[in-house]
Amino acid sequence: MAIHLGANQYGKAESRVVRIYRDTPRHQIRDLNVSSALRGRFEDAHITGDQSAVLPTDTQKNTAFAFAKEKGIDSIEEFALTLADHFLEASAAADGARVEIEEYNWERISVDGAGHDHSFVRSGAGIRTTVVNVDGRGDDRKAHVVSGIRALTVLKSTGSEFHGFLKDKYTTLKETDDRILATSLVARWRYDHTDVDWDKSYDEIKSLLLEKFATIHSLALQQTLYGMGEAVLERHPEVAEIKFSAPNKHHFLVDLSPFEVENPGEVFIAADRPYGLIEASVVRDDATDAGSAWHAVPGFC
Ligand SMILES: O=c1[nH]c(=O)c2[nH]c(=O)[nH]c2[nH]1
Repeated sequence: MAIHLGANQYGKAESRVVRIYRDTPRHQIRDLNVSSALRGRFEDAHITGDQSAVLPTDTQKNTAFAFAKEKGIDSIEEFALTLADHFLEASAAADGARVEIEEYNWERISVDGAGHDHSFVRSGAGIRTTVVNVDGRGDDRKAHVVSGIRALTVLKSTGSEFHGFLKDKYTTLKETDDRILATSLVARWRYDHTDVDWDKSYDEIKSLLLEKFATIHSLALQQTLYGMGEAVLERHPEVAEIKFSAPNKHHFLVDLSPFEVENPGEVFIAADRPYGLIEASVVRDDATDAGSAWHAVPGFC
């Protein structure tokens, strides 16, 4: 029986790195969740048990915390690229490194109309994400950045229709020209290169996604997502492609007729499951090769 080691990677998942900048009384906070993974020539670690090529996951975790102080945290993309390059320098057996970061938002607590110096409240719609993959070193180095946002929960109370769909003997869904459309959006976009003003690009893409969700008259969640993706590619040349995963958070009109109460689109039950799950990519025809950019799903390699 012939057996071999298949794809593998290893690293430290979910180091919660909180960096306070306290050079002045007005503190700043960056709150990250950092995961790193190395891939490469790690056969011995698995097959013979020889760990001489293995930079421990504990060291990877320590590096994330040490770099938060030594290098500081500018954007999560910059921080992830710095960590990935470092791990490839530190580990000769590694051919590639993946660093995934989520950032949680804090805003200053308002006291007497002014933001407090050192007290914060968790805030913000959506969680900013990035997944950086670096393959190789020196002249052979290729860096891929896939950034995004998740848990961007949005709802429009009208301006959404769903009709004209295929019907068979199991179809009971009624056609509608006025429904609630709601989702908790995950969007990830792949940058074409790394010469990017990361914060500006993120802020603008997030605003654009929200604006388009609001203003596109929806004939289906699919059409809304395509319109959102199209707008991002039209306005952001630095983005090669964008992918969405959008649970259709169904809101069903409650039948109040047993109580002789009319319900003209006013009272809904928010169902949590099952939900439609709509996934789509919007891609430039001449997009650069994705390489290992989407080598990004935690738990699978
Ligand atoms: O926007 C939608 N897309 C679908 O594919 C679908 N299917 C469904 O039952 N409701 C909806 N809504």
